[in-house]
Amino acid sequence: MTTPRALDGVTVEIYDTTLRDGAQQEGMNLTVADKLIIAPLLDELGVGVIEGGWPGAIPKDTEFFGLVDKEIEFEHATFAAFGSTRKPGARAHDDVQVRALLDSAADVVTLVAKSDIRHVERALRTTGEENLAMIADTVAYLVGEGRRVIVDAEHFFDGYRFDPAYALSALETAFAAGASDVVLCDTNGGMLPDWVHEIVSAVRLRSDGALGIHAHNDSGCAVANSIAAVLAGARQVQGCINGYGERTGNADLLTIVANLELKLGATCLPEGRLAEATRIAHAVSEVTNIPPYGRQPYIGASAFAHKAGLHASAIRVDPDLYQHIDPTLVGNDMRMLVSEMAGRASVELKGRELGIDLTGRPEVLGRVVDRVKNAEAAGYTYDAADASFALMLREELDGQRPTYFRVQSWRASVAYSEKVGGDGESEATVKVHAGGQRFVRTGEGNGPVNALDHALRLGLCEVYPEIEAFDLVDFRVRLLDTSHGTDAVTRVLIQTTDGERVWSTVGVGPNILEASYEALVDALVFGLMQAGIEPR
Ligand SMILES: CC(=O)SCCNC(=O)CCNC(=O)[C@H](O)C(C)(C)COP(=O)(O)OP(=O)(O)OC[C@H]1O[C@@H](n2cnc3c(N)ncnc32)[C@H](O)[C@@H]1OP(=O)(O)O
Ligand SMILES: CC(=O)C(=O)O
Repeated sequence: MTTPRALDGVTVEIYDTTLRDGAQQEGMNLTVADKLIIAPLLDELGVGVIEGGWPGAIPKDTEFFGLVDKEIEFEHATFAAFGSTRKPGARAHDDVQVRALLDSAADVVTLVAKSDIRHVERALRTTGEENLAMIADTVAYLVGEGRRVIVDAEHFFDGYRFDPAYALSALETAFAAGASDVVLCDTNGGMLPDWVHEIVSAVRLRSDGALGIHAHNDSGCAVANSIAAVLAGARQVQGCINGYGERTGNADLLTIVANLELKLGATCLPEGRLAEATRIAHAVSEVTNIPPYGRQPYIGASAFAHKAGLHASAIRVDPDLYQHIDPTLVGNDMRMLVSEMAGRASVELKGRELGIDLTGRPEVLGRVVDRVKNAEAAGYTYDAADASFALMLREELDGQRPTYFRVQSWRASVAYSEKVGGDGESEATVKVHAGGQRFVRTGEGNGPVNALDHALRLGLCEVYPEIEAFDLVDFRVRLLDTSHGTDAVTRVLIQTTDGERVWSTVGVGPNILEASYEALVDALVFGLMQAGIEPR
């Protein structure tokens, strides 16, 4: 028998504001084309409403609303245009910004309205009565034009704590004018879950209208506050993919959805869509050009990555002993990290991940654990360099590391001269044996490491043309102070791709060149091995 959950049988409407409030994040600047890529991803995820922007205020948003209807067929989501109530002392009918919301042709219009009397008097510079008239007039006008109108009650929680009667009058006015939902906004993001729960519960006692929650993360509680609001009766949640948004961000929509569905039993997305969460969040990151946050709950690359040896030994018995959910439910994977904190269980599980069965090989496991611990003490790091670890494992497995080539010697130098174009000022020469021949090749580059990489490839591509597809995509250097500054060593981490897969290798040495050489050689060997190439 399963234990009943607090939200079993409850449906929560998911309202995505990535394209509007998410775009208010510092450094984010979405083009119309970006929005046209992100919107279908949100629809694929199965959100109920996509807020596309503020037509009439931002020219790109006006253009986006003009295009979105023509270019994309949405399966699930309806579109919302965001804007504000009319100006004080005018009529909604005559307000150009309100007209732009109608012109956007969006089925839903979301109006930001003031509900904190201090904002009414000091920011709007009008009276409480006039603000209520602005809400009533604008909502009724848009409803009369056939739109579903959602009211985002800005600063509702702060306003309620200061003057509950006024905050409630704004909410009641919106419902009376025909708003389908009033969304209680923690605009300044300073609320705590207990406060949110208490206020939403109090509002519920006063109103039967549909409530929503829109939380910002300034107190680090946006997700918790959104969940508290739903537990107290809110039935719409607004938020952004990857928690994008102004200042510290909006509530991270996918964390909320995963918690509501998997922990509390609510229905937020169509059946099976939560399993697309990781893929879609990462696809949105590609468009925003903001690298995914590895430690993001549920969907981050590290969300189910285990480093401690003791965790691995329990996971070997049952993965659920060290994870709060099955990662596949959100489209993520469990990963084992091997490092100085590893034990034999970690190596065995990592081997399995790499397709190497180490059951019944305790001597190999013991050797690898010792080697990793000693290497990490000398500066290596394997949790960031899976490919170097895989090669080490193969070496310990009766010398299974393939010998594709042998470097007899290499040297690299930097020449200082006036730039005259070409590849660069640095030069490297390698003497390498491969395919039964000896090559001596010189490469140029914009630095000695780049020149060394070119020289190695020049020689090896003649025997292994597959190497031409390998690209170095990331190169990180760190000086390690292993003995209080007297004998610093250099660690280099390299990421390489063949266009499909990415692999990471590590090198350590007394200088950047030696460290880079080691990481470069591992990258080439691993790339060839992974492609199933036999030594020639
Ligand atoms: C909490 C939120 O995040 S709400 C979303 C906020 N998003 C944005 O502001 C992005 C888009 N904004 C814009 O492009 C511009 O600020 C515009 C077009 C909306 C307004 O620009 P401007 O006309 O130059 O006015 P400005 O930005 O200086 O001031 C905003 C005006 O709106 C008024 N206003 C603020 N909230 C509301 C409201 N809920 N209802 C009606 N009017 C409002 C302000 O009192 C001010 O009026 P004033 O011009 O008479 O002083
Ligand atoms: C409406 C909105 O974005 C806010 O109050 O934060």
